[in-house]
Amino acid sequence: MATVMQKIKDIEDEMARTQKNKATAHHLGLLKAKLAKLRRELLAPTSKGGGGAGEGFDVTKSGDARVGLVGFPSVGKSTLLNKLTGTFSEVASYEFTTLTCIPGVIVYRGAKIQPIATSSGYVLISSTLDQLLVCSSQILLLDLPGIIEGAKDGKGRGRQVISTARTCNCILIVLDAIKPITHKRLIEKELEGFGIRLNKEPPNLTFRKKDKGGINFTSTVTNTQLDLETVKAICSEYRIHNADISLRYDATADDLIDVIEGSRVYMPCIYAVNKIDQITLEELEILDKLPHYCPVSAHLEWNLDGLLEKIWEYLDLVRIYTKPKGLNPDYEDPVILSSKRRTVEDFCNRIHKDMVKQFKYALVWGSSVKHKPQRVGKEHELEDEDVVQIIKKDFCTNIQDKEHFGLGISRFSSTHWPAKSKCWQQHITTDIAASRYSSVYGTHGGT
Ligand SMILES: Nc1nc2c(ncn2[C@@H]2O[C@H](COP(=O)(O)OP(=O)(O)OP(=O)(O)O)[C@@H](O)[C@H]2O)c(=O)[nH]1
Ligand SMILES: [K+]
Ligand SMILES: [Mg+2]
Repeated sequence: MATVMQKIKDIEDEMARTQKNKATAHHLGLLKAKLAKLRRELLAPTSKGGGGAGEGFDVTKSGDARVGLVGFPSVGKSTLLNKLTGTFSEVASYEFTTLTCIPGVIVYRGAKIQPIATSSGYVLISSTLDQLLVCSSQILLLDLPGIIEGAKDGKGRGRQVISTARTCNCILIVLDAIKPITHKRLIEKELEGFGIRLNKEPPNLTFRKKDKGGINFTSTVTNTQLDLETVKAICSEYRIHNADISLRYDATADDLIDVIEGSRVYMPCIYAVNKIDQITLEELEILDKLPHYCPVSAHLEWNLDGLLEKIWEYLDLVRIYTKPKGLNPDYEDPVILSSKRRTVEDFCNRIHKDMVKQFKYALVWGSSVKHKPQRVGKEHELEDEDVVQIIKKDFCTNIQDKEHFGLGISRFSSTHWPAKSKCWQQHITTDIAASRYSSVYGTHGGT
């Protein structure tokens, strides 16, 4: 019996042989659905053919966000980790130097760093990174082993690498400026094969299964990619014979399969083109214009500031400042939320999982509200740089607790955190939320 991998290869070959036109569209759609199903089988932990789970590396969950370095061997991933975080990961000229996941912490203030113009139009970072130490967003950068083509199908440690990448908030695809541009597409294919969608919004289409009535396919726009026959072919592959499908944009067969399959992750991605010290200025100018590209030289520390800024921009994080009653907001140490999950409830959960149970209301200052301050509930969506004070339900008997809870949150003091000058050199071993909680409740005997 053919193995799953052989079946995948056969389908890929057949797709390559098949001419793309109107007459073959539904057949190609069917093949794509078959392929998606086989890949899922291969990657599922329970599958027989998969030979083990798509388990990632065991990495600490700490940090405000995590960014994964993915690329072919020897493109300079470890050099980048070393320069951006000060964490040591071995660098060498031979391939597969890195064999496991090495995390390092970028401490970023999230404010714009003034770029220093140089003759080539690029930015030179200071050799000490001291200028970044006034900040407090903790971004976990993950150095990963190099992947090779076929990783998604189980070659090398690739599956572990891609599984870990799936848990990230942003991916840095590291490319070597002097290697063929085709490498970019190969890495993308590996990630896509594992259900990771780069710089893409989830498909804006509705898919609703029903009990009878056949396949009903409607579209509010003229669509060039999908016709009823193709939609039916794809659905039949999933044994779906009754469903309403409506498109609000020119969706592809792959988009429809993504919606039916589910479990896709949509992630921002930056292409860090490394080793630009090896190319000409003309080549550099071309690279610099490409969307989502960030040319750097990790070795010579060129444009690392630019890369950090882009990472911050792509992570799309919001900073929320806490304000203890009667005191000024703590601007040094914001709570960092994803712009996709930024309600007052998300804010509470960042501090402690039980905080929301004691939540009465919040006072908010900033661009998300009209009045200063404004009383809001836990569904309220916060904006970048809002100031929040949480008021808890009045249930405490201990007067000290009562005062403490009533006063809103005080943030952890420097005694709970390593000196800022050390921050960026350390792996985070403590969970940030836990350390915040212990400082909020710890001395008052909270549970
Ligand atoms: N010229 C140049 N060489 C670089 C640059 N960055 C890294 N290198 C060199 O590229 C080689 C590979 O660097 P690594 O950081 O080990 O690459 P890697 O991607 O981590 O490699 P693996 O762990 O084996 O996958 C080393 O010899 C580095 O010195 C750069 O910006 N310019
Ligand atoms: K290497
Ligand atoms: Mg390495």
